[in-house]
Amino acid sequence: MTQIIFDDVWKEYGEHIVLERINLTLDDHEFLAVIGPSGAGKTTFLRMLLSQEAPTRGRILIDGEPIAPEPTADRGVVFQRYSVFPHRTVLGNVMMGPQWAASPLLGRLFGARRRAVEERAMALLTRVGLAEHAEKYPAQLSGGMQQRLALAQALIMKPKVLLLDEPFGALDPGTRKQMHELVSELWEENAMTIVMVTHDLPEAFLLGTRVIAVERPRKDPQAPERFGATIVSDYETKCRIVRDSRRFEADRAKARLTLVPDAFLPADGTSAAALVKD
Ligand SMILES: Nc1ncnc2c1ncn2[C@@H]1O[C@H](COP(=O)(O)OP(=O)(O)OP(=O)(O)O)[C@@H](O)[C@H]1O
Repeated sequence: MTQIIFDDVWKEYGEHIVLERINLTLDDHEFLAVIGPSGAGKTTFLRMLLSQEAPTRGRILIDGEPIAPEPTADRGVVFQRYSVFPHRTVLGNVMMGPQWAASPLLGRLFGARRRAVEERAMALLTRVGLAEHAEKYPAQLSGGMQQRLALAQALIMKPKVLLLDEPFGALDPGTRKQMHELVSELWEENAMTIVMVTHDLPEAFLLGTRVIAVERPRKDPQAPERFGATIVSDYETKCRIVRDSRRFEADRAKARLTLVPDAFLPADGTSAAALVKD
């Protein structure tokens, strides 16, 4: 169970107000997509959730407690690129987090403990389709494979919150589609909340259970840094409608029912549709 609250959060760099009045309550197992124009502060929002930045004002609470001041293992992150360590093998990359967590001085485990971590890492690599590439180095992988590795690397720490910063931005459309499916499945399978920044509107509505748009509602042409961006739209209901209609479509396809427009015409002449068996 993970609930995240932004309570009147502001982020300023000197005179520059980047974000202001951010108020948001995220329920358990939410998939939040954050959209907005370039420079609106989306990455800053994510960095505050990672504790790489602290709010200038306001509070962020995770499960009722103030967010830890330092990054912790229960918050994982995947960036658009370079999340993985180039000099470690694929397997080594996935094993690294648990090894450092269990052995903070050496970053290495031995014997049965090492084998247990290796087994978990291999299971995850199988899950993301990289088992046969375990001994390769990241440079030998395609962009999509590197992102699958980055996901496995984050997931092995069993994060309560997974932060995704434009994770599919550098991928071609086919690979992107595969990654959408994988991330959706991983989100369903794991008890975690996802917060994803994206520039891609269809992607936001495809994956998100909630989509928020962040933008500057007030602009001062003389002093553009005087006002920060805030949440200007919250598409929670729209997401539910999109999700329900997708579920309806899936159920309809499963039951082999076809939607036929104008299958019968009501007496008042209005158009209608009916579901008929294939
Ligand atoms: N450490 C920092 N010091 C000063 N200003 C910063 C710092 N980090 C971010 N900013 C400023 O905050 C603003 C928002 O940056 P941010 O990267 O969060 O935007 P974004 O919405 O993620 O942009 P994009 O979509 O282009 O990635 C920018 O004007 C940026 O210059």
